[in-house]
Amino acid sequence: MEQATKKHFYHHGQTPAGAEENCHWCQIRSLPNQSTIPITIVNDVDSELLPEDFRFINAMVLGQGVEPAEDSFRSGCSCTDDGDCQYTGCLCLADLEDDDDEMNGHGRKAYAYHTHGTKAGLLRSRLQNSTVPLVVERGRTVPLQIFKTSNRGWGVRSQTPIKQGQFVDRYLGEIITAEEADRRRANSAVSQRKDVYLFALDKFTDPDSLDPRLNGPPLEVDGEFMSGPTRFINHSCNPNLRIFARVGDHADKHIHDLALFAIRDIGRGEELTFDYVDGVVDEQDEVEGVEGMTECLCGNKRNYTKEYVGSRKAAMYMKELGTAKRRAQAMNTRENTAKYGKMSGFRWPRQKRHADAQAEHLKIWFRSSVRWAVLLEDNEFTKNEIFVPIVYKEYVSVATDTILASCNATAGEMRRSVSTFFNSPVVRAAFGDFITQCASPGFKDFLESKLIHVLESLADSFNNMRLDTTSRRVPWQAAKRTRDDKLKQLALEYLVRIETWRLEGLANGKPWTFGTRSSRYQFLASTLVQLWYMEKEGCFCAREIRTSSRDWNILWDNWAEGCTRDVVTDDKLEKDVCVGVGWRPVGWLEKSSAH
Ligand SMILES: C[S@@+](CC[C@H](N)C(=O)[O-])C[C@H]1O[C@@H](n2cnc3c(N)ncnc32)[C@H](O)[C@@H]1O
Repeated sequence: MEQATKKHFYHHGQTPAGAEENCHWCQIRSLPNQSTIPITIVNDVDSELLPEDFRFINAMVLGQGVEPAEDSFRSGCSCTDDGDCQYTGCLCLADLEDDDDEMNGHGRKAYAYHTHGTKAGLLRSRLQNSTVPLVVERGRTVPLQIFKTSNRGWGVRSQTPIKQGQFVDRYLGEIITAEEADRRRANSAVSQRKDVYLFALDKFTDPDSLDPRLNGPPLEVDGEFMSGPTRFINHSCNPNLRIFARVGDHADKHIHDLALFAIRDIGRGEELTFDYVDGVVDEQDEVEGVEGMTECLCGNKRNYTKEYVGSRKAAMYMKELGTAKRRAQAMNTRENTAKYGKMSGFRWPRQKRHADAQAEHLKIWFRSSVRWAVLLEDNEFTKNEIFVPIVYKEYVSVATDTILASCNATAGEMRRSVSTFFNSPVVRAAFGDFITQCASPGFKDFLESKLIHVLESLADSFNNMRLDTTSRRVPWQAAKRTRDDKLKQLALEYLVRIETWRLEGLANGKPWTFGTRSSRYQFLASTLVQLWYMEKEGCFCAREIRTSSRDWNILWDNWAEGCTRDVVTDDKLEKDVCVGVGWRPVGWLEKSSAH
C-alpha cells in the first residue's frame, strides 16, 4: 500500500486528536459529489505525499478584509429563464476575449452549454439557450485524479473522457486582498513561483468604475494552501482547458468564480492542463534566463527555444514594453471598456493586465488633450534670496551621487542627464500635481516628517511593479484611510508617472537609464525629496497649463532643445541627446516647426 494511503487507513485513531482534519483523504471524502464523481490521488512515481500544509476545500474561503455584498444587494442571475441566459447576452458569464481572432485566425470563439438531459454541461453547436452559469453552479463534472508526473510534480487527469466545451471544475482558494497577495509574493522565495498559484479576480476591474470594489487593485485567489484538485493542474503551451470568469451573483462581481472548461475533446487519463498565461503569444527568442522562472517541461513548445512557467508574462513584458503594438492594444482595451462597460476576457496575464491598465490609464490621463497640469517653473531667487540655479546645482549633484557609483557615465555627463530629467515638463508637472494634492490643511506638516519614511517603505513595491521589466501591480489605489496611506499613494503616483515616461525611452532604443535598478529607485525617489525641499525654499512658482496647449509644446521644445548637443560621428556633425536621454516627446520636432 502506498505511503499516502497507509497514513489514512492505519494511523487514524493513533495520531493526535484532529489528525483526520489534516488528512487529505478525509478532506476529500467530505466533499459533495465525492461518492458519484470521486477525486482520487495516486503516486506511481515515488513516495511523495501531497504537501502537508495543503487542505482541500469545496468553496472559496474569504480572507481578511474580503467581504461579500450584503444580502439586500443580491440579485442572482438577471435572466428570467434558461433561454435568456445566453452566452453573448447574459452578463453572468463574461465574454471571451476577441484576441482569439488574432491568435488562431478562426474568428471569435464562443461556447454555450446544454442545460438538461444527457447532454447537460456539453457544448452546443450554436449559441442558443445556454445556461453557462448554472453549469458552473452545479460543480465538478468529471472524476479527477491527482497523480504524480515524472517531471512536473503532481498533475491532474480525468478518469472519464471530457467533451470540448464541458465544464470541468472551479479554481478555488483563499480570496485575499491585493496587499495580502503582494505580501505573500514578497514572502515567497521567488515571487514568480507564487504567481502560479495566484489569480487576480480582475475580470471586471475598471479604473473608471464607480464601484470601489472594482476600481482598485483586484482581489486575488491563492490556491497554494487551500484549494480543490484544480490547484494541481499543470501549465501547458498547448492546453486542453481554459479558465473563464463567471459571475454567480452580480452583487459580487469582485469575487467572481474562475471556471475551467475543456477547449477540445480530452481522452480518459489524458493530463489536464491550462495555459497559465492564457494564450499571450509572441516570439520568445530573447526570453532567456529570467530569474526565478521554471523552465516549461510540457513538451509543447511554441517554436521557442525556451518557455517558462507562469512568468512568461514578465519576459513578454520585457520584450514588448513600449512598443506601439502594446500601447495600441492597451488603448483598445480601454476603448472596449468604455464601450462595453467592462474589461473582457483574460487577454493579458493575470496581474499584469491590471497593472497595464492602471499604467496606461495614468499615461493617457497625463497626456490627455483636455488635461490641466500644475507646472512648477524656476524662480530666479529663493525666499532667502539665493540664486536658484545654485540651489539647483547643489541638488542635482546630490541626486547624481546616488547613481554615479552604478553607471558608466562620467560625473559631468550624468549631471547633465539628471538636470535634464529634473527639468523635464513631465517631472515638473508630476511634482506640481503631487504638491497641489498635498496642500490640504495639516497634510503638509505631516508630510515633511513622513516623506522619506514613506519613500523608503515604497521601494520594494515600486521595484516589483510591472511598469518595469519584471514588475507587478501598481498599488497606488491602496487604502486611503490614513494620511500615511494618502501620502504613499501620491508619492507612488508621482514615481509611476515619471517612471512610465522614462521607460518609454525604450521604444526609441535609447533607454534613459540611471544606474542599476535599485539605484534608479533611489534616484527617482530623491527627485521627489529634492523637488520638495526646493519648493519649500521657494525655488518654484506654480502655473496651470493645459497639456494640449501651444505653451505646453513650446515647453517641450525648449526642454528638448536643451537636451541636445552637437556630436561628431564619422566626421559628421549631428545633434544628439545628452547621455541617457533617449526620448523626446512624440512629434516634438513637428510641433516645433508647426508653431
Ligand atoms: C499550480 S502548481 C501545479 C501543481 C504542481 N505540479 C505541484 O506538484 O504542486 C504549479 C507548479 O507546477 C510546476 N509546473 C506546472 N506546469 C509545469 C510545466 N509545464 N513545466 C514544468 N513545471 C510545471 C511548476 O513547478 C509550477 O510552479
